[in-house]
Amino acid sequence: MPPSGITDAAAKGVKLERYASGGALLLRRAASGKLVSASSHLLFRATVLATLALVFLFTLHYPSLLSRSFHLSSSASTSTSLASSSAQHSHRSLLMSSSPSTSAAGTYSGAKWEEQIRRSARPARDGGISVLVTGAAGFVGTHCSLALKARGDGVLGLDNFNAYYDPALKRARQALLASRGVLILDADINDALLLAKLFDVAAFTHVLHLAAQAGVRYAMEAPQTYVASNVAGLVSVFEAAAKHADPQPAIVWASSSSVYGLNTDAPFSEDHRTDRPASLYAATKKAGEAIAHAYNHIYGLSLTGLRFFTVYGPWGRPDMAYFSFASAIVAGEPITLFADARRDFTFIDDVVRGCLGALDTAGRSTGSARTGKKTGPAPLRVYNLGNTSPVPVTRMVAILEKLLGKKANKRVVTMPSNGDVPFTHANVSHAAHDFGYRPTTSLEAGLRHFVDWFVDYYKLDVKIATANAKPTDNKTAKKKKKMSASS
Ligand SMILES: O=C(O)[C@H]1O[C@H](OP(=O)(O)OP(=O)(O)OC[C@H]2O[C@@H](n3ccc(=O)[nH]c3=O)[C@H](O)[C@@H]2O)[C@H](O)[C@@H](O)[C@H]1O
Repeated sequence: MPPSGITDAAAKGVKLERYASGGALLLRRAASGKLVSASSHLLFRATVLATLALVFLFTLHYPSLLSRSFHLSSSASTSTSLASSSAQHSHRSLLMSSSPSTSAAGTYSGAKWEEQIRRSARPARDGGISVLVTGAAGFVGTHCSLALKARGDGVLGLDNFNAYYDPALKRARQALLASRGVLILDADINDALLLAKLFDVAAFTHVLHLAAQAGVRYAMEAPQTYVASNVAGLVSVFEAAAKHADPQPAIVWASSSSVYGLNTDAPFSEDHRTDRPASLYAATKKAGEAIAHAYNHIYGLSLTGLRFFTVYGPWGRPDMAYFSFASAIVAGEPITLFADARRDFTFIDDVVRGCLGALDTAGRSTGSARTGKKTGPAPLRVYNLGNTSPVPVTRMVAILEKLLGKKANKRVVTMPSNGDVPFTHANVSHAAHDFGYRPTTSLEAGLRHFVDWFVDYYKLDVKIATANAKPTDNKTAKKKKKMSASS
């Protein structure tokens, strides 16, 4: 029996002959009155030729797509899975958090680049961990990266530097981290090709996954970005860790206090209901917790979700109320307060201690990227990281007024139906028990640290008040300089 290739070639030859003689054949058929049948054959052949021409043109115009899949599938250890990643690329690109049209894997390559990655990720102490921090140029990501590096752990950062809030602030955080030896790559968590490559280059023991679309109310304006970052992006990170890292890292990731939604039992405990989200943001974080369950169950990933409670502090997020209110007070602009809102404001240093405690106690993943199987159950955990003492938002504003020495121009309105919840209040007994989490910073002390940084960073002409000083009124305040960004 001839090899199937020969049979195929013979069949193709016959077909080609038929195509070549097709024109003459059709003419004869037309002459014999079979016009309808001949037309349909002609149409079919024209379609085949047009398709071939289109494929040819596409190949000429998009050689990068072909070369990328060739380049990646030539990588010995990850060839099969990366080839399938490549096939899925066009689907993913629709959901990219910052809509990059190509993978950064092409930009980031070469022996020098790999050495930079390994240097940043390498622990400087015996027993140190190696952590891939996503969202490393974000607020919590920056602080955690600094703390990990300071105690001798290896850190490699990833951030897409999107414009949800001032990217210059993110670049300033990146520069700060660079000065401490932490490299942050400009890349998106939905870039599966790059994630796979990173797990190939460096042996991360842990992932601290903090990249996300934050902000409760903004979800009404840009719903798809929440799905892209908090759902698709989370899956992208879990996929890469499950299928491209050997051994698999343990993952600690940012969930949110907002998952408690319309829960009225207080303080919020991890045992309470979380099936009534009040915002799409909360729903995507809740979805993340369900997704974590599936990846833990199937792939044996060690997964810890941390429910952060309104984290604030130096190098914070300008979109959050304490930050935007401080800016508005300095600028003499009005602020809108939602009546009766209370938050369990949690200072960044306390949250960082919680994140490091969660990393240190994460336990191992039990799956294997090589076999695709797990050897046993892996840890699946979720913790509240709050301050345990809710404070009215009006009180937060009063503290800012005092520190900045200036009265706010307040407008109090009924809380709009925008996904907000009236109050949050954390019970942190699980985190206290499992890794000694004990928040110690009062809102007064924490906001003072924030205002110190805020005034210094933006080079404001503001004399920070001592504890007993009284704020000035708006008329005096208008004489003060407006805020100006330093970067
Ligand atoms: O714990 C979380 O999981 C979330 O915390 C944070 O959400 P929130 O607690 O809503 O913080 P933030 O916007 O600072 O509003 C604070 C307070 O000011 C009130 N608020 C807000 C705006 C305004 O104009 N007026 C007002 O009164 C408002 O009603 C609220 O009571 C993160 O942004 C979010 O990404 C997520 O991490």
